[in-house]
Amino acid sequence: MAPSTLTALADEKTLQTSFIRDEEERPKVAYNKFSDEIPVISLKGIDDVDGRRGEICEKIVKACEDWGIFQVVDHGVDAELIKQMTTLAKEFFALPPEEKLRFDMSGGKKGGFIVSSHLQGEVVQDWREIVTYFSYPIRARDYSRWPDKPQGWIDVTQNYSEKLMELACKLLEVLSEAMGLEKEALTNACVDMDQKVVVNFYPKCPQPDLTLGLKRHTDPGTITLLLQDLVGGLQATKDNGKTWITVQPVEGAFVVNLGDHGHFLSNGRFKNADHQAVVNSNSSRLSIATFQNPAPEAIVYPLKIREGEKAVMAEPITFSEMYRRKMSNDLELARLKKQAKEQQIQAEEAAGKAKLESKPIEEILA
Ligand SMILES: O=C1C[C@@H](c2ccc(O)c(O)c2)Oc2cc(O)cc(O)c21
Ligand SMILES: O=C(O)CCC(=O)C(=O)O
Ligand SMILES: [Fe+2]
Repeated sequence: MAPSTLTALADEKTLQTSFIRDEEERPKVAYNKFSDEIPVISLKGIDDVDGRRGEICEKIVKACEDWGIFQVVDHGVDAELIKQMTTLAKEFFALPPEEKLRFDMSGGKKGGFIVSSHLQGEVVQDWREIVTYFSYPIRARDYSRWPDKPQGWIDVTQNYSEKLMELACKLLEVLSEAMGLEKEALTNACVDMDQKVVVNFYPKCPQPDLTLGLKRHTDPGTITLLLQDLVGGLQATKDNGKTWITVQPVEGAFVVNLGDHGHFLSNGRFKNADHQAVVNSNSSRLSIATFQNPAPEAIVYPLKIREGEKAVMAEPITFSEMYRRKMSNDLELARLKKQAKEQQIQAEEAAGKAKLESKPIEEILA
């Protein structure tokens, strides 16, 4: 069971065992050893069809083929709005536990506050608190699950969601063109675009080398726009976890992660970003992930299969089925890992006992 909030645990000297990860899962690179491998792309001139658009498009394609990640600046989202959003988010996490827990979503509620993970049944806990809103489609908004504190939060969040939806649609147009399709192809494939905002708060951690803020994963949707502060902690791998890099935080930039849906629609040409978040003992960290997903009933299947290529999917399925399979695979994997670990401990204990039993009593007592 995850604790109700992390505030109390952050002041302890050692980490509770429920947060301790297996050695191979622990961070391999420091949270502040930044890499410049992920390109930072200016979107200035993106609407000049005969000008900068082609050049921007080329840079995005390369980044998607390489990592499934790039950063964007000059994106048109007002810096003041970004500041308000991050300031209010920090104020929310600084509220007393009972205020945050008024929006507790641990019973499976759609939106609100939770410690560690949105997934029930995770074996090891993530070192994070989250608050999440389902912001699109607008008709499905349930404002009773949007915190009413700090004051002004709902207005700012609405505005932020709208501006990020506009930016995401712009990026999806470029990605469609990059796939050699009509610019509406990706938004059409989403049927009615869903948007979910997840604000991640990673408190300072007493033993950051033993745990993760958010375990390794790929995002399920089409693209995710991630706003992070300047602390650092977002890490990515492109060799299945052998080596990792820490993404250089850039003030006011959005990190764009391609998700599983985007990966499948491109028939695997564009990577789904394989990433995680690490924590540290010096400062807390905030990131805001805006997940742009297709409608649950949207059909997931490659939009274009190039000559000589095979489809990366066996059959078309709905996005909700794709999401369900992903989550149950993730949980099953974690369960099998836990089982294997328990069996290994039991085998080691049994071997130790057998060794002891085979010794003469004089040797044991010596
Ligand atoms: O919090 C997240 C992060 C991310 C995610 C995906 C899959 C995982 O197994 C995992 O541990 C994290 O994507 C999300 C997608 C959602 O719909 C909600 C989330 O809270 C998240
Ligand atoms: O906090 C971060 O840097 C990563 C967050 C993330 O990957 C997510 O919310 O899906
Ligand atoms: Fe993610």
